[in-house]
Amino acid sequence: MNDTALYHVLSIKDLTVFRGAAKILDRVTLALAQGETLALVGESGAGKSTIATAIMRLLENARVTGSATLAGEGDLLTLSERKMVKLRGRRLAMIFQDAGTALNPSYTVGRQLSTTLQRIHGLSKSDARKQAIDLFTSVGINDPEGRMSAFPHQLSGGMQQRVMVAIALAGSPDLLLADEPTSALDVTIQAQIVRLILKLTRERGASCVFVLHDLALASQACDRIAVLYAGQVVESGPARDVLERHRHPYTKQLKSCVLEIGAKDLVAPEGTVPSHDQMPNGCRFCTRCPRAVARCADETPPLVPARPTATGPLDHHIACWNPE
Ligand SMILES: Nc1ncnc2c1ncn2[C@@H]1O[C@H](COP(=O)(O)OP(=O)(O)OP(=O)(O)O)[C@@H](O)[C@H]1O
Repeated sequence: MNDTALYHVLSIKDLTVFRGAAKILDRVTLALAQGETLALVGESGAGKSTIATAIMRLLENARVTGSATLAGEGDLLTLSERKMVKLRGRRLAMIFQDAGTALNPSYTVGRQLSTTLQRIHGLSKSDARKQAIDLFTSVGINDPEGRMSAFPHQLSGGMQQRVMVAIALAGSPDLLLADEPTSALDVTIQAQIVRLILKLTRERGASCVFVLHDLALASQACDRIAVLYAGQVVESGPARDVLERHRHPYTKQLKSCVLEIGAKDLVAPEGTVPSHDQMPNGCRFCTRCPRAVARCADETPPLVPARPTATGPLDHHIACWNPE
C-alpha cells in the first residue's frame, strides 16, 4: 500500500529525552497510521516505556525535544497542560505495565471506572454505573456487577489488568499506548491480556503503540514493528518486512536468539548495552555489532528507507552504515 494514502494518527520526529546528562532516547522517529498497531521491541532499558510516557507527557525529571504530532491536535510535546488533561483519556490513553500500582487501592474498581466515565462523558451516576458494567463485560470480567464493589487487592493480577484496560477504553480513545504486563502475571494470562487489548483496539478502529517482549506475537498480531536499541530506533516498518526481510544486524541477532533458544520472549544477544556515560556518539549498537565499520562509533546513522522502493515514513526503514 502506498503509505501517503494512509492517515497518520501519530508522527514522532526526532524525539530525544535526557535525564541529566544521559540521553535516554536519541532522535526517535516513528509513524503510525489510523487503525494500526505498532509494536515497540528491544531489550530491557531500550527506552520503550519512555516513548509511551513521553507521548502522554507524563515523564518527570526529564528534558524532552523533538515532536509527537497527534492528528488534528498538533504537537503533544508543546500543547498546554490544560489541553493535555483534556486529551488524556479521550484521544489517547495509556495502559500501564503494573495494574497493581496504577489502580487506586482506596477505591472500589467500579467507582474508579464510573468516575472516569462521569468525568469524560458527563454521565449521571446511574448511567455511568450501567456503562461501567458493560465495559467490565467487554474486557472479560466475570460477574461484572459483583466486581463493581471489589477493591483492587481483592482481584487477581489478571483481573486488575482487565480493569485497567476498561478504564483506558472508557473515553473511546483513538490512540492507546500499552505496556505489556510483565513479571507480575503468569505468561498465559499476559498473552490473554495482550490479545484482549489488540482485539478491543481493532474492534474500535483505534491505533495502538504496544511495548511487547514477545517477538512472535509482535509479528503475528501487530501491523508494524520498531526495534529499539539503547534509545535509538534501528529498524522499523511493516511487521513482516522487519522480521523476515530485516537488514539491521541487531534485528538479526534478536531474531536468531529467539530461533536458537526456542524462546518466545525477547532474549538479549550476547554482550551488554554500554552504560550511559560510555555510550558511543554514533550508532549505539556498534560495540556489539559484527558488521561495525570505522564511522559507526562517531556518526549516528540516519533512519533511511531499507530499499529503494520504501519511501514513505510507514515503509521499512533502517539506521545502519553497513546493513545486511
Ligand atoms: N524515572 C527514571 N529515572 C531515571 N532513569 C530512568 C527512569 N525511568 C527509566 N530510566 C532509564 O531510562 C532508560 C529507558 O528505560 P525504559 O523503562 O524506557 O526502557 P524499556 O525499554 O521500557 O525497558 P523494559 O523493557 O525493562 O520496561 C533506562 O536506561 C532506564 O534506566
